[in-house]
Amino acid sequence: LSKKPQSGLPPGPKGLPLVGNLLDMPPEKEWIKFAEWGKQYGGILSVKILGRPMIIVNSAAIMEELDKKGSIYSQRPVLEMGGELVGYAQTLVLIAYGQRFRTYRKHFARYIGSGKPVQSLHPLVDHETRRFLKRTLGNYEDLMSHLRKLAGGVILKLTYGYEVIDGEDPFVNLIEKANENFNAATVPGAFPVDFFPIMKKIPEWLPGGGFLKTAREWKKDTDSMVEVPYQYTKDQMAAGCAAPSFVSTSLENEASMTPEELRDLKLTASSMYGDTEGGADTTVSAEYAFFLAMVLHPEIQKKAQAEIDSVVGDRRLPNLSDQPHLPYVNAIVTEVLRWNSVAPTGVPHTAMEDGYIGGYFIPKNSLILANLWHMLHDPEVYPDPFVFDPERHIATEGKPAQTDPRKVCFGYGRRICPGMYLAEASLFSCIAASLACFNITNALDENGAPIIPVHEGTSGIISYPKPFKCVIKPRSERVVSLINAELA
Ligand code: HEM
Repeated sequence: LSKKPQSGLPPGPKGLPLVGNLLDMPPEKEWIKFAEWGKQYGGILSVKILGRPMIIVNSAAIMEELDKKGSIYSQRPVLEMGGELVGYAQTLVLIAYGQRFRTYRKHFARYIGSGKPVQSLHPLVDHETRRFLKRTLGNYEDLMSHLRKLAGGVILKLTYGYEVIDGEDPFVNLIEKANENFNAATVPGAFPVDFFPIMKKIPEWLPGGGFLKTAREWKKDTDSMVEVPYQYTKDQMAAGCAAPSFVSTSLENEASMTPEELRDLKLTASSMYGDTEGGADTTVSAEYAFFLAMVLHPEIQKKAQAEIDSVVGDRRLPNLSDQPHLPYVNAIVTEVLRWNSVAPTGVPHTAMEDGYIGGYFIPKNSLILANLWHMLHDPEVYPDPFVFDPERHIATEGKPAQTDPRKVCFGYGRRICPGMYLAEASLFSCIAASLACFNITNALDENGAPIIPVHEGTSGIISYPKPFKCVIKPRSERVVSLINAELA
């Protein structure tokens, strides 16, 4: 880092004329290839894709430097398909750095930021967790859909005052459809229009123009995701029965708001609930990974249950006010954030002007990708990085805790995840209450032998543990009555 500025780009694999390193880019799980390149070229390296430099950062120290120079490195790339055509350029995750970006971020900070805002949401989060416990008691085999409903339930309640229903929920389905489109629309290289924006102008019926029809259909889903829940809150307000929420409280002074302010409010709300990087998918991935870790490590599960039993007792379930008193459960939360990379390469940033990082020249408009997956699995920082071990986050005599993964897993600079405090609260609430109520064990195969799941992430901007089977049973009759009593 102390290197004298050099005139050249960071080192990297040599590419071909014109296409550059396009053919070197792996079709999936690019973070593994990026880490391999890192071994060869160092913590910051560069490739070129069709003439545009792409800077790959494998080192947490370099990411810190980007963080400090946040005013230069907080722009997002223009994504023609996912951003402009499908409409995500209007939501926070892809909106251009500038005044509207700042407005959205202020709304997030005011409603779900650190300290008082997020604390005031703790009862709501704990309540939704209890609804999750009850659904899981009824049918643990649908764990993934219960987790989706939990995350969606928290976000919809706090953003729009909407209470998810049992069974198919129309609003949760809306987010899922829109997020599916976003994921498909942003697969690197999937849509040539991202490299050749001029293609936007070709007629839809010409060969090669089919993507425009797809974009038009997906845009309808984005619009529904933005409009339908917002209209729901407005209707509730008109009928005088709106539950307090981000939208309803913000609209209290609707009469004095400009059309632009109203538009930005609506789009901020949809960013809380619908951004792929937002509340729904990310939290689900982390919570699903927690259940996987518990199947793999019964000893960790028992230790955490013993802590909860001794601190909380058996007259109530743990809630967010217990968080300061449950250090081992907190260490599990921290280890989940490290072990399971929710966003392995974060979300790309771009350089707004020429500059120097790590001593190398970074030209304006370079794409910057931070390999968060590698930083969270760097054996120099986390010995035996693929082992799930909460103890690494607990300092003991003569052995400090290992680096807090929160410094990495939420990204960096002015784009750092604005939902991190809510994510943390949701994770703790779900993990502590699930440990208090359930024994999470292996499923058995047809011969009665335990199935040992493996932890492997899916590809994509958001990575999930691949589906696995497990058995989730209540620890006692008492917890069943506690769940029912606390929901009554
Ligand atoms: C375990 C849970 C979560 C993880 C690991 C996570 C991680 C991330 C990461 C890595 C980024 C990219 C930051 C960057 O560009 O450098 C991000 C952005 C974002 N996150 Fe999260 N996130 C989580 C939960 C949430 C929640 C609960 C919300 C909302 C309620 C949320 C809303 C957002 C939004 C809107 C952005 C885009 C911010 C911007 O572009 O300015 N996230 N998140």
